[in-house]
Amino acid sequence: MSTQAKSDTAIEVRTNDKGEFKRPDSVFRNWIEASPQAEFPAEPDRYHLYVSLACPWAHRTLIVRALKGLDKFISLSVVHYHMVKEGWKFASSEECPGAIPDSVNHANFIRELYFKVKPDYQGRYTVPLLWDKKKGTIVNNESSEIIRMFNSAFNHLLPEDKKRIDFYPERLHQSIDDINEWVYVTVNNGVYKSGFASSQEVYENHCRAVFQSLDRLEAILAKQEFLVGDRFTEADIRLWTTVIRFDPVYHGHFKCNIKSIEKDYPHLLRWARQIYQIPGVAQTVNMDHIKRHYYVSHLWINPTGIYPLGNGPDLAHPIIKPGGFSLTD
Ligand SMILES: N[C@@H](CCC(=O)N[C@@H](CS)C(=O)NCC(=O)O)C(=O)O
Repeated sequence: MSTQAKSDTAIEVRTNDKGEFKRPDSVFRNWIEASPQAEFPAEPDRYHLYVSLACPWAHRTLIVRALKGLDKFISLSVVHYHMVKEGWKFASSEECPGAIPDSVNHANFIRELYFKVKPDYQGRYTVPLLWDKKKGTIVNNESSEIIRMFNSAFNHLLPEDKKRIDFYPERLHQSIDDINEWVYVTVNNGVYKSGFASSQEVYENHCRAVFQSLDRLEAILAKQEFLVGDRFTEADIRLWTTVIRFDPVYHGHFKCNIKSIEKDYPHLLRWARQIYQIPGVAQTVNMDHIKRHYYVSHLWINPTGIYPLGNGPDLAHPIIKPGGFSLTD
């Protein structure tokens, strides 16, 4: 694998005339439902998930797929970590360890899937992407919705222990939605708004907001085990994929360097380790794809394409769990 990216493969990110990065809304918003009469009914071996192991949004879907035991029902493709000017590309595992080629559509690039479904598609060619093999179309390309479907739509196909895992329990909807909202704006997307800013003032404003929210999250986790009390929920999953990328990538590459998770946020660190150590989660983490993707693909930020050696905190470090915790009530 080449460590030195070629500048002619650089993709450019668009900022507006104020130097601000605006993330476009996802376009495909259909739902898989339990009912056999639904337009997209939950059936075994019908759906295929396209992800990048580098991408924090796609990573959410991989975690829920793993913890709900949906890997048996929903097949997977993993793109090359390097996003080139045509967008995400597929690769063999020899070319890029960890990659899984497109066994469904045999595409070379993710964008081919978008054009197959919508020949006049004008948006970004993003992952995650959930594909219906029966209808030959895209179900959904919005991670926050894909994890909601994975959380409940397939329950009738699952064994009792997996069926009972609920990352979005009804009684906690409001608390989860409230946290998700500010965490998305200031942390999940906040690191991108800092890192992609092309004006000093825009960068500083977003970067400060990132740390205000991390301080707020640290205070929450100083008092309780998870973001919503002692229950591990969707809110934790959504934040976690950003937190584990923070020290190795966002701290340097996106210049979010006022503090680090490892040195300055002991409660976030404890929480991050606890989630990493849930059986099935560690296997969804590929730090090589994560580091290389950002540092090698965003050459307008890092023109040499050199990526750093450090992987951030050791997430496998044993934590003291007074009595442990369960994924279910
Ligand atoms: N709102 C989307 C965002 C997905 C997204 O932006 N994915 C990035 C990778 S981290 C991507 O595929 N970008 C490709 C591009 O913008 O060209 C979600 O949560 O699923």
